[in-house]
Amino acid sequence: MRAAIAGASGYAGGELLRLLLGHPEFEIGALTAASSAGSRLGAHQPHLPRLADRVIEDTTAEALAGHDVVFLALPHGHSAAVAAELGPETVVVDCGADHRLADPAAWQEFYGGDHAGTWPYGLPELPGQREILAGATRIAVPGCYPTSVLLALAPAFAARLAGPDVVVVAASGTSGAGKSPKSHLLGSEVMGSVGAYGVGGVHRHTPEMEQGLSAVAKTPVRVSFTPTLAPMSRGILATCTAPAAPGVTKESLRTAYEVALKDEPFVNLLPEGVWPATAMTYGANTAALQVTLDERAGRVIAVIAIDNLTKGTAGGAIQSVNLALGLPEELGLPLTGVAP
Ligand SMILES: NC(=O)C1=CN([C@@H]2O[C@H](COP(=O)(O)OP(=O)(O)OC[C@H]3O[C@@H](n4cnc5c(N)ncnc54)[C@H](OP(=O)(O)O)[C@@H]3O)[C@@H](O)[C@H]2O)C=CC1
Ligand SMILES: CC(=O)N[C@@H](CCC(=O)OP(=O)(O)O)C(=O)O
Repeated sequence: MRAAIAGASGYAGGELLRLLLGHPEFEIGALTAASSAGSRLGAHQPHLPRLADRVIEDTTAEALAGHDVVFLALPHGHSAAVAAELGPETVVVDCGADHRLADPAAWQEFYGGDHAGTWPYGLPELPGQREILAGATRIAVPGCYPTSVLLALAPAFAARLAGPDVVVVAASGTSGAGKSPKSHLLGSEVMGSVGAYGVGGVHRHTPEMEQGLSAVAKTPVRVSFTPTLAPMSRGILATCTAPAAPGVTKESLRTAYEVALKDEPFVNLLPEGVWPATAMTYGANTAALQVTLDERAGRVIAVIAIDNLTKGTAGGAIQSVNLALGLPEELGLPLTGVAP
């Protein structure tokens, strides 16, 4: 299979290429971007020496034509026009937000502009989603924060152990914001400090979390989400809480998660008493998850760590593509992290 990567000079593009180089079914075709077109990949992704001499092209339909799979790792709003020029025989994977939301009003409120449409959502661990992704030719890769929150709370909502008022506080590494220069990402702003941003129900991942959790719960779920920026390059640690349903105990909660996750290759329910840390998932397509009941507050507490660029973007994208193409879901994806 030949795969093209649009946005090859960016963080998501670089992680897609790192993983595809280790995938036995893929060869790497066109590499495209915008301002870096005409330069060699080695100038932008020096950690990928096997591709260092490849020349980046402009992102055009001609450059992306003739591939089995096209990964779009472009800024929001740029995917729909490119995808429209690619035929239905090509599997098109949008790592951006353009095709994640089903509700045009939510798109309008949080992103603005015209809604591009809705594609099958690339989170195979959600109930029924593997069947939807099998044979799909268009895939919307979830946002990195929604990936963490949906993985953390879906088992509780599927088992009806949690109520619909969710609170999430999550820390992300700076690569979540992409590679283009931004003053709040300067080393002098980020090093030695953790700060909140997007506070007060305004972060654009909020409706995506509500969409996914409401579908699992089969009732509307509200999410109050506060992101924070942490002085690390990769990783998300999300603490997700929801009211415990009447009668829930620590034991019933643990059992529900064990049952829900026993066959999940990438979601690791940690041994009791071990709490997730981002380092556990560095460079791996895994999630490290722990759950308990706060008996005093009557709330389910799920804490999850992922690598935002791996399970949170590129690894999750390839996992969904494996399913779409009828390949083993785990093919080419790292199941183990790096420690210490
Ligand atoms: N970083 C993360 O953790 C996650 C990112 N995503 C999504 O993945 C997408 C890419 O993000 P990320 O890699 O972080 O961003 P970067 O800023 O690191 O990279 C953006 C890439 O898009 C290219 N590009 C920019 N504008 C255009 C354009 N008009 N036409 C064609 N190419 C263009 C850039 O090329 P050039 O360098 O030549 O300008 C670059 O290759 C975004 O939609 C993001 O939301 C999703 C989940 C997590
Ligand atoms: C640290 C940081 O800035 N993170 C980004 C989210 C990155 C991501 O997954 O989002 P999209 O694919 O939806 O862009 C943010 O909060 O906007």
